[in-house]
Amino acid sequence: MAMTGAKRLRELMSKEDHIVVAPGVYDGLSGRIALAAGAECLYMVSIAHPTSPFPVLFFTTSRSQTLADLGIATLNDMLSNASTITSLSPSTPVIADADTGYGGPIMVSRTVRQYALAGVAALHIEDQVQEKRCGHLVGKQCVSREVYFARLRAAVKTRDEMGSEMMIIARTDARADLGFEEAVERLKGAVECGVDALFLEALQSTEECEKAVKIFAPTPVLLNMVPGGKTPQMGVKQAKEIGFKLYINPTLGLEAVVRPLQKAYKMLVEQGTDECEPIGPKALFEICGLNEAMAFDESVGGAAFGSK
Ligand SMILES: C[C@](O)(C(=O)O)[C@H](CC(=O)O)C(=O)O
Repeated sequence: MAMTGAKRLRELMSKEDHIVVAPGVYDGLSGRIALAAGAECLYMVSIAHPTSPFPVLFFTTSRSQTLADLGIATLNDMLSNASTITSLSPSTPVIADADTGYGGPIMVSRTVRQYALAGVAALHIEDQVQEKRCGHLVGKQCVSREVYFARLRAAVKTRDEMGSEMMIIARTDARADLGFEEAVERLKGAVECGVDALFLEALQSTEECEKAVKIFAPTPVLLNMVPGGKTPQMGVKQAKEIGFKLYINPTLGLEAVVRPLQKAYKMLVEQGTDECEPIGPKALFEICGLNEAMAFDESVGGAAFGSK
């Protein structure tokens, strides 16, 4: 069995002068494309997988509908997607959003257990209320420090009792309505709860980014670079210079596909044609592991796919 994603992530993060870059993926196909591009780590954006026939509100995945980031996703929705993504390359770390942990400490514990069993390398738990929303929307509400710390202690205790190497990242959303100082106090408390890394959501300036990294050193700090979000746009080079150890761009995959899809579907519906530069079925399936599957079949004496 190859090295686990969790072990690999710990190794990558312990490297001096290195920042772990995790492009956001939202399903198996986007995960495969990120891996083929050479990503050393993946970030699973929070999406919902409802099986009900209600209308799509926002993002879409290959297998199911996806809903807006409003705390609609349940543990099972997230877990199913995480398992799909971790199974693509078990030794490549996957950092997965675990929102609020989906309930009180007992539920947080269940979430941590299930994510670790699914091969997730790191997850983050935040201090928003259950009816949460994307950290880059306005009107967020946070639970008390006590409730937040109980979530984090539940996460750390469960991870430790399992003997898992999965990293627990504490996220706070307090910056928006409670202020930078409160966010800092919350993350200081999070360190005392035994978390491995920190995520101060929606930092509002480069100065805040620099301050956060300095204040929490040597605890590693994650930068959430959301295109069009509240944090000033910065690339990996600048984030690394500031001292961040993790760089996620959660919606990059979605940003890359939504507009081209809108355009392509609209053109077929309205004009009865399309302008796509075809990749072709073979090359499309190659992205999805066609050659590996055929080679495997042949290697064990399967006769069906010997001729390409
Ligand atoms: C990181 C995040 O929680 C996510 O859903 O992946 C979001 C990203 C987004 O919706 O832009 C966030 O709250 O920052």
